[in-house]
Amino acid sequence: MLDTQSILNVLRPVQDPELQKSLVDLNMIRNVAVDDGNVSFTLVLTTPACPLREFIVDDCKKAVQTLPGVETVNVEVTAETPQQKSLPHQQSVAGTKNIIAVSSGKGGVGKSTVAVNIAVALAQTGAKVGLLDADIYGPNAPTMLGLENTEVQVEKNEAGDILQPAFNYGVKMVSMGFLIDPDQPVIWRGPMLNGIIRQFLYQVNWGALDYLVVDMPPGTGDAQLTMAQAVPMAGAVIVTTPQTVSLLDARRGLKMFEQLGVKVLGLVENMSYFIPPDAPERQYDLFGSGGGEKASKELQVPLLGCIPLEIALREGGDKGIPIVMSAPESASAQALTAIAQNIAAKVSVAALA
Ligand SMILES: Nc1ncnc2c1ncn2[C@@H]1O[C@H](COP(=O)(O)OP(=O)(O)OP(=O)(O)O)[C@@H](O)[C@H]1O
Repeated sequence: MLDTQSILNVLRPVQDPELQKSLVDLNMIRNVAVDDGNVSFTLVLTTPACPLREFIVDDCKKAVQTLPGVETVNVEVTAETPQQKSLPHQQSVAGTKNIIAVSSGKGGVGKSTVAVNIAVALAQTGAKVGLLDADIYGPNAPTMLGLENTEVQVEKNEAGDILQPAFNYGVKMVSMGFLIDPDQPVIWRGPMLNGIIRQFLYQVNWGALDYLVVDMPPGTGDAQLTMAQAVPMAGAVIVTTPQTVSLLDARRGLKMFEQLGVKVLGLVENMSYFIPPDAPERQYDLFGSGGGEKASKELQVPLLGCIPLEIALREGGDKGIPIVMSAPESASAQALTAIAQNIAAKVSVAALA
């Protein structure tokens, strides 16, 4: 007999491939309805950016279709991103479920480019996303997100001054660039960092966010310390390039996060190879190859993906249209989207562990 229970029974062995647990036991199958031979249910994923969405839907359909009498299977897919756990001394950001730090051992490796495109790629999946640009050395996220010269609005309420984030491409953003004088030397900006980071975490009207992506200053300094101590972090992503020096810096960054008790979600290798615009079928390993993969093995952290060096990626940044928006089919956009999905999947696994 075809009823809710028989559907749940046949779905019980189907597992979430990341969590390796039954979808039914994880309460990811809801609203099961049977109308003659027509079966429908809701699949509630742990992130709207689930990279295995199609695969899981397919597994569910196949399982249900083994039951006699089933004619159609209709799966509605939604997502509920789990909330990151926090330690007793930490103060979470109200409404924000997961904070992801994008970091690099040294400047100029493409950290901001990665942070901005990951934020937009996550928003494209329907996730609620914020971007906190904490880079005092080069606060260039506003330019990359098409929000240059934005003036942040300040509102007063009982908690004090509350900043309204800027908004573009589905991403809410605040930046050091909105508050600091770009002509002021970094040595004077540095001491303000701790205070501004706290303000950007707790005195911004972020609203409800699945992911708050933080573009960290490069290196291993006060910003990392402030973040790790103040808020629960879902994890850190370390951006590197294939050169040995950059990989050595990445190693230092990784050790620092580990010492601060922040999970390193993985490495991103940027500028992995060059794709000439006039011969896109070719690839040139300008900085050597396999460095990121080797480092990920040695350091025992996942390699989240490799992004090619592509002129369109830089142009997108300069024009304020991230490549995942302007040319989603390009090799770098595809790599960035896959990296965003990978990160989201790992964050959910960590939150539910
Ligand atoms: N894969 C890539 N292909 C082409 N250009 C890239 C790529 N990655 C980054 N760039 C360009 O390199 C420059 C530096 O990138 P970005 O500002 O993201 O680096 P960063 O590590 O954040 O630097 P900083 O530490 O100064 O903030 C930018 O002009 C960016 O557009």
